[in-house]
Amino acid sequence: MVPSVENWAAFGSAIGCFALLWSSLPEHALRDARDLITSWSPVLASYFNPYEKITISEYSDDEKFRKNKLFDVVATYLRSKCMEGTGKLKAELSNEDEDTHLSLDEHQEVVDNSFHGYRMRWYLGKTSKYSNANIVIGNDEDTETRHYRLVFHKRHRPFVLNSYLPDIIQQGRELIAKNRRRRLFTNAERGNYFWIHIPWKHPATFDTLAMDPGKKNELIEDLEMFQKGKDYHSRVGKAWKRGYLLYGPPGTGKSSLISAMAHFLGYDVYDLDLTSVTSNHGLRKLFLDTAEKSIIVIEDIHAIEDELTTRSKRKKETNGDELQQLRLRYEKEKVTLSGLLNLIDGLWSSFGGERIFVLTTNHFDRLDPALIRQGRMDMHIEMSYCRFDAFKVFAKNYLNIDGHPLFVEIQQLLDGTNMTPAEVAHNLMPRGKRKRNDVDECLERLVETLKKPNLETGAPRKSPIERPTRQKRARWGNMC
Ligand SMILES: Nc1ncnc2c1ncn2[C@@H]1O[C@H](COP(=O)(O)OP(=O)(O)OP(=O)(O)O)[C@@H](O)[C@H]1O
Repeated sequence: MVPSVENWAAFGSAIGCFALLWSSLPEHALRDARDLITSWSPVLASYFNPYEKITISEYSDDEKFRKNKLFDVVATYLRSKCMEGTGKLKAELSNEDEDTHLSLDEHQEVVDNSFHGYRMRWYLGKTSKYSNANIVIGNDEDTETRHYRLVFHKRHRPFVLNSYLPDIIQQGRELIAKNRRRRLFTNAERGNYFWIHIPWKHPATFDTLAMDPGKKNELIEDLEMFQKGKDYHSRVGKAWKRGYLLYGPPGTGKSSLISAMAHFLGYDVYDLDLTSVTSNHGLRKLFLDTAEKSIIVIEDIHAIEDELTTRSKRKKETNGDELQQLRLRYEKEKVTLSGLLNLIDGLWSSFGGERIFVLTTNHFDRLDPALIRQGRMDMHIEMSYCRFDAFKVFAKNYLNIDGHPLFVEIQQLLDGTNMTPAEVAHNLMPRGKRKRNDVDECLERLVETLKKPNLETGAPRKSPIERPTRQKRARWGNMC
């Protein structure tokens, strides 16, 4: 219905009367009327507007320089889920993994439909970082900050607060952990002990690892159980940690396995150089400084153990004179095997959750029983010479083949020979520029090498795999 001229005239005169009345009000009445309207306006607005908003700013409100972690979590979630159908995207090269990342461009909206048909509208906006500040230093770019705004219908409020937000935060966090570039830490000392790190670039994963398939699957399942075991560990009152002892000759893939574990779990690796730590106190500090979701590695534990045992023997041999007392005091400060074990398994082992210890050795038989007693290292993993199953992984990865007429001969040779995976890998690498017949050439070279005596020892490749003897197994219990 079109309003008539009379209606418009009546409406105009009503407005005129209201304006006249308003201007004739005394100052205090004007103020009261203004306050009344201001206090009622949100109520009126919310009555007529069925939507609610949640804003997630890029920077914390209290500390303008501290990034709000939730902003990145939401950005990561949205990047993974709902970029389809969005008109304007932004591309950038990530510092973390140097991959191109697409994200929502400013002032763009995206709808997340992935939760049982609920329509969750996200908008990326920009505001001034110093909107409340009096003095602004720097150019405009520096002073602007972004925010995500979630818009949803009022009736979906319980769903958003109780299900949607917690769920997307968890998904976003998991994605960040998965995509995060792993770091390799090593300990250093300058008056005090601390960790320094570089990006973890070891490329070995479980796919590239040549290892008995049964053992590999068992380990993967064990790692999966560990990762999901937070509730289990707190229920049974155990520190959330796990210990693996990797043993086997050099070049059988112990370091490669650690890399595969780190990639699989998404953990950082702390490579502890125990020889440069001179006190139990320092060792404790280093352990306490490691982050959750990490693998703490102590390589060649047999050598370190020899050193620690010698130190403690020296300690016992000292007699009472003053010089000896001084030495004793000094020695007391030093790292001891029991100090180390206490951190792995004793009172101090609960210094933080979700940590994995990996000890490696080329000489299982030289380890102190205290170090490998039942329950201390949860799994003992033998990294052995290359057998046919492991060779097939190399053939696939290095030569991209699943079969070849030489496979039968190679299987026989590998079964009767002790060649390390490192040597097999070395032989399967194409040499020179020639590309044709690389496969034949590599396999023939491998066969030739397998028939030759061991390069290092000169002995025919027949020696038995280094295994603990039966007596030693009995001494260590049925751990292996
Ligand atoms: N099981 C394996 N699977 C895949 N590659 C392997 C394996 N074992 C060895 N290699 C190859 O040999 C190289 C050396 O192996 P790695 O350093 O993992 O052995 P290691 O047992 O840790 O040796 P060390 O005891 O001397 O430290 C690796 O870079 C990899 O190319």
